[in-house]
Amino acid sequence: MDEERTEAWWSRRAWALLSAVRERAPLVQCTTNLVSMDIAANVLTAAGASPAMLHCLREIPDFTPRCDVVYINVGTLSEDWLPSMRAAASAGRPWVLDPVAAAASGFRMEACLELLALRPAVVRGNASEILALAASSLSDSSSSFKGVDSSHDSGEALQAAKALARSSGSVIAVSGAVDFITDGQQVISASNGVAMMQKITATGCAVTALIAAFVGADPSDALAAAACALAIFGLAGEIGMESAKGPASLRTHLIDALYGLDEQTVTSRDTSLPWLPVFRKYTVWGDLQGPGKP
Ligand SMILES: Nc1ncnc2c1ncn2[C@@H]1O[C@H](COP(=O)(O)OP(=O)(O)OP(=O)(O)O)[C@@H](O)[C@H]1O
Ligand SMILES: Cc1ncsc1CCO
Ligand SMILES: [Mg+2]
Repeated sequence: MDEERTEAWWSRRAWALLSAVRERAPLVQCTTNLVSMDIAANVLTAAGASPAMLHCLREIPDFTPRCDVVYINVGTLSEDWLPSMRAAASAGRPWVLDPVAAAASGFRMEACLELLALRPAVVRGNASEILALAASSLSDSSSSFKGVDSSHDSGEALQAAKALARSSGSVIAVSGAVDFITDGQQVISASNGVAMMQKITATGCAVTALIAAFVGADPSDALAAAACALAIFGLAGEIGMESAKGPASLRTHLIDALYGLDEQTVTSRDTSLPWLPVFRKYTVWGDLQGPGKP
């Protein structure tokens, strides 16, 4: 690594990537679930990206090659949509996968594994989703399932995430109270956000859309794009929570906070909260002995 990646480096990188999204307004094709379409489109627009929700197979050959990045989310998978997802993931654009409730059914898990083989730049899921995907992908049958919400802490999925990153070649991001992002070697953690974000449906889907926008603005470093998008989204949640009364108003205030983020807030909020840095970085060489919980 050419330069030491301190917390301050990561904060500046997050600001640079958010600024790049605002300047370049990447066109993000979203083939996402019916629940998340509205929040994902609003989060993308507030961040400065240009979302387009699309799932008709006949439109993919014309539209997808013109996009900067593709976002695929299997939350309301259907037999009709899977061919569109396959085609969009194979269109030669960088793309990002959200494996919502991967273990819901054999059909959904098979679809996730098939999509994973098409090399997404980033896969973002909650701990239960990443554990299930890693277990199926690496032929380990020890998975449990409880719907779209996680029944595990993100730290429990860290080793699975690293193994999955290594076997798939994708960056794997596990969201939760602490978000972990890994390429199988390095592990970045971001500890932003508030617990109330789990009480708004599809915040996970929305942050995966934001990861796609960051990848679209700068496809050269998917690890940084994923880590910075998660940190920025969490920061918007923290600021939004200062004026929210519950999940419904947090949804509104988070989107407002994302829209209004400035350089000072992104680059120095961590120094005003030294016990809760925006980023913590671990570098793991060679083996799968990762850090414990931070
Ligand atoms: N306990 C928590 N404290 C702080 N932030 C959290 C917490 N839990 C989740 N988050 C944040 O909320 C966002 C959504 O993550 P989560 O893990 O809830 O996704 P998800 O389960 O896939 O959500 P969904 O399926 O509803 O879209 C992420 O930005 C994550 O960092
Ligand atoms: C509730 C729900 N069901 C399918 S997708 C989704 C949104 C959260 O993942
Ligand atoms: Mg989810």
